[in-house]
Amino acid sequence: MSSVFGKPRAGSGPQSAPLEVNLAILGRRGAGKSKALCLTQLTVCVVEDTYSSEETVDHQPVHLRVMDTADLDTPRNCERYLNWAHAFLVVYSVDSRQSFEGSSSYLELLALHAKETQRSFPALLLGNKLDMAQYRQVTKAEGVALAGRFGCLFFEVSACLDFEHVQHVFHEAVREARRELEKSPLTRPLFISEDRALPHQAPLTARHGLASCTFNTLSTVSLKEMPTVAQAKLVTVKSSRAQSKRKAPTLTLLKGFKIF
Ligand SMILES: Nc1nc2c(ncn2[C@@H]2O[C@H](COP(=O)(O)OP(=O)(O)OP(=O)(O)O)[C@@H](O)[C@H]2O)c(=O)[nH]1
Repeated sequence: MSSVFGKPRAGSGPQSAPLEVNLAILGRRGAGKSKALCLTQLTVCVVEDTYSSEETVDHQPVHLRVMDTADLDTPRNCERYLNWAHAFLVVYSVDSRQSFEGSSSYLELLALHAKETQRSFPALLLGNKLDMAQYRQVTKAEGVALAGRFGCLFFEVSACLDFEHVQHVFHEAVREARRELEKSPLTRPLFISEDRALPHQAPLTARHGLASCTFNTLSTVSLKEMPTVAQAKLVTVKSSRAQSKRKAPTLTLLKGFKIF
């Protein structure tokens, strides 16, 4: 018997595969999503804006995949992460009220999605740029209140300065996802690719009137299983976001790996 995240579990020997956790990072642009990614030592850009990292959480191996989303001002093409993630990290910047308001839209979107699918999806609210506290536009109490409204964990961090705290947040996200997976294991998460029509999806906006979320019509996408890391390394990054990030000094990866 071995333990998974500190809990003894029958039938899982030392050879058991690491827990697979998909985490989507949401938030308005400039909130520091990519910076937070960088500092958690996510090492390989697997495909487009999805990164992969082997983590150890509570002495147990975890294969963590993180999608660094790139919405402009409001949630867009939400299905691609709603259908994929086990947990969500909603990031705002403490020196930007706009980004805080944006994070509230994301939490509303997640609440709608949970209602619609009758599942709960762990979300963590992260106030970033704590080192800019002298320019605060959002108080800690407001962050706590928003997180309380949606029943999610709340943290304030500086992605720039506090690597360990950011890593702690990611590990908390893994723990939350693990709890949810233990309650109701999902089938393997799906990955949206761009080649075939997806017949059964109707826009969530239409059903809920969420004007702020522009959904992909999905006329040219299909759901596929997420590629394994080994396969995915062969995928050429075509995303403008990942490529533009190559120019950003903040995305110099810490372990000597490159985005490719
Ligand atoms: N002072 C400070 N700056 C930060 C911090 N995190 C990120 N930044 C800066 O904020 C800017 C935006 O950071 P990104 O990580 O690109 O933000 P993003 O949310 O990924 O933004 P988009 O790529 O536009 O979606 C960059 O100049 C970062 O260096 C932080 O903790 N403190």
